[in-house]
Amino acid sequence: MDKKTLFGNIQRKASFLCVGLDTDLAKIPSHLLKEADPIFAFNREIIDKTADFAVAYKPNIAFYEALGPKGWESLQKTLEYIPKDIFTIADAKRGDIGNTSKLYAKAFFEQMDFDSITVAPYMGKDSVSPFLEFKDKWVILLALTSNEGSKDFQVLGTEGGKPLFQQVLEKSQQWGTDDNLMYVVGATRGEKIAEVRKYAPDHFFLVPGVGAQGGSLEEVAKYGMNKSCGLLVNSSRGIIYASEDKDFGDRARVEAEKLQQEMAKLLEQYC
Ligand SMILES: O=C(O)c1cc(=O)[nH]c(=O)n1[C@@H]1O[C@H](COP(=O)(O)O)[C@@H](O)[C@H]1O
Repeated sequence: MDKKTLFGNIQRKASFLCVGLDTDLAKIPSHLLKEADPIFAFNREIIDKTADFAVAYKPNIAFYEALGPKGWESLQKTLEYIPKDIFTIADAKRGDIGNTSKLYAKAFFEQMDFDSITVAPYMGKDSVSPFLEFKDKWVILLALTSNEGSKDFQVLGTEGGKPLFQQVLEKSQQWGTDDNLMYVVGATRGEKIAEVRKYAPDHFFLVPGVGAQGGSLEEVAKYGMNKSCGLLVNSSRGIIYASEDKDFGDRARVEAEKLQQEMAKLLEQYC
């Protein structure tokens, strides 16, 4: 999916919501456990109930990998079930020496047909570039993440005093364009999002951290939105575990619609 199509979808749905499919056997309603594939049964219901309000889905690969071959099967079925006009993110946080990254890219872009993958930048250009060689596919590079540990390295000064996340943003723009490269910027970073936006004015940001991690959607839009929206805001637990009972699909829909309504207003205000 290209950037123009993604922005078109955002305008059509008045939403920049990404629903995170962090599907955990220990958390899904117990009545689903008797299904042949409980993870897929859960995801199917979540997708059915939230697709009107979502422009992206982000399965976090760890939740599927942890279940072995069955988990990969659930992931594949989930990916195939997601409506084709909705952007898909493999949240795999991969990245290795060039020839290995190439195989990670093949796994997520050819074996599975994800639109994008999250990649860790730590190993540099040859670890990121193989993902960028796939036509119509996106790399979503970790820049300034939402977690506490983001302070350990990402904000430290490098040569010339630039914080590491700034180096990541500036350097990586020599490898990809705003039509195949996005950045992860945590919603919990508040005003810092404005600083990140300064270094990457045209790129899309994947912004996790609203909902369960407490980030503010209003602040994200205020500091991060650009003329093509430029934001995919993810919520996982806040939507998919709004209820741990039989009404989980309906409750997920309510939470997704709430976010979409807020997003519609923010799009009018800032985009
Ligand atoms: O790359 C990510 O998606 C990610 C980056 C980041 O900085 N923080 C972060 O929480 N995430 C992911 O975003 C999701 C957040 O989930 P909730 O906190 O439940 O909404 C999880 O799948 C995390 O792995």
